[in-house]
Amino acid sequence: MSGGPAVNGGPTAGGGLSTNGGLSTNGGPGVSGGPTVHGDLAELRERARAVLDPAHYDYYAGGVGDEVVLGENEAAFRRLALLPRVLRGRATRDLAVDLPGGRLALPVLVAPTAFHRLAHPDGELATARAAAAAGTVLVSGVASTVAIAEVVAAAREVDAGAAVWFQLYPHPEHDVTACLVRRAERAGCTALVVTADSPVFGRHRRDAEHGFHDLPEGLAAENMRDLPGGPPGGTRDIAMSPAVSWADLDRLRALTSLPVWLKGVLHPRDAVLAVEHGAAGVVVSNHGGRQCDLVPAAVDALPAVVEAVAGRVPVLLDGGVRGGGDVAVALALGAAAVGVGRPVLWGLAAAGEAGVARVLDLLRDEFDHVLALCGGRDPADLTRDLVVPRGTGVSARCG
Ligand SMILES: Cc1cc2nc3c(=O)[nH]c(=O)nc-3n(C[C@H](O)[C@H](O)[C@H](O)COP(=O)(O)O)c2cc1C
Ligand SMILES: CCCCC(=O)C(=O)O
Repeated sequence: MSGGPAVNGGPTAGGGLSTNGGLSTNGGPGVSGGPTVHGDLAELRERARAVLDPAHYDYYAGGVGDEVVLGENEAAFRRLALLPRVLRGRATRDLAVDLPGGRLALPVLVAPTAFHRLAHPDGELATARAAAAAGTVLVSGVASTVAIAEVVAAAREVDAGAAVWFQLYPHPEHDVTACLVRRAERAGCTALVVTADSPVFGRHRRDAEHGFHDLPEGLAAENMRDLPGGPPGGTRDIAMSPAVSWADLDRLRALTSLPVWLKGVLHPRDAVLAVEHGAAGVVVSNHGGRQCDLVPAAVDALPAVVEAVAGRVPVLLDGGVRGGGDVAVALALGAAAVGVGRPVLWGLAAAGEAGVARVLDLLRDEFDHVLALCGGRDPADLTRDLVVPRGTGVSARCG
């Protein structure tokens, strides 16, 4: 299991005729060093499947229960269409978005996913470098196989201004949470992301079938090392607790001056509570279909949350984003930016840093293309009236 040979020489993204603007997108910096990787997201996924241990591939790919929500996250995007505006664009577009905790050169960030060294020996170091080179945020998980200080250092070697956020689950022992927060601050993280959708860990049939319950020898959740109550030099388990409450969010906020995002919000009332409890923003997410198999697709839950939040804080979305068109739809429905989880893991497994760079490059290029097709100059031009249910052609709010 390693990066393996460069991904095959399929057509480059976009391909085709040199029209004005051609394949270059917003004239932003090229993504990352290393070998050029070709292939689209589906090809990268197949490459990942070929190189990964099947148990690890299924850990990444799988979802909870019957995997209904896993499929729905992507299918829900296919049920939506864009109603473009014409004759109002401009030659080059500005894709950047400012968020509490950092500026994104494109409205796509890397969602927190666990255990990147299962995908590639460079693990989160490779992901951090590629995200920094693309000018976007890596949300680095507490369940990373590289300690957060090293992750941030890798990003900052590429771009001294790179923003890395730290995702955590509030630990039932408060001194453990406090220690994790201090580590993230000392590492130089610019925001925290509290995941709220995991009072218990989702039951994944694929993991049970493979008997995949532990990391292989030599890999560990490095942020969990040397914590209060743990063995010297050893790690503590990542605890998920059904007793976690809004008081834990308050306590965590009192520990830090960093912006704190709340991830895993689906109910509009919880989005309002998040604002009232001082969250800097909310992430509409069903954990990529990995927690509860009865919930709506993430993009279906987005509009009600956006409406409830009413512009008081930014709203992010993750789950099922597989192309620049999905990014555009989510933004038109009110997301400030989107997160991608599995596509980044496929890029990482396929070709390490260059593979992650390829994923982010594809998304940026496609998003820029769709934005141009919608007569957009920047993400703010993607408004709610541009999204219609597929098969109707008419938005309730059109006109
Ligand atoms: C293998 C894997 C591990 C994940 N680990 C975490 C995690 O540790 N913390 C977290 O908040 N979300 C985690 N997520 C959820 C992602 O942050 C994100 O919500 C989801 O992957 C988005 O869906 P997508 O994979 O369809 O893009 C994980 C997702 C996957 C696929
Ligand atoms: C114990 C690490 C949690 C990883 C996670 O959130 C997931 O696999 O979905």
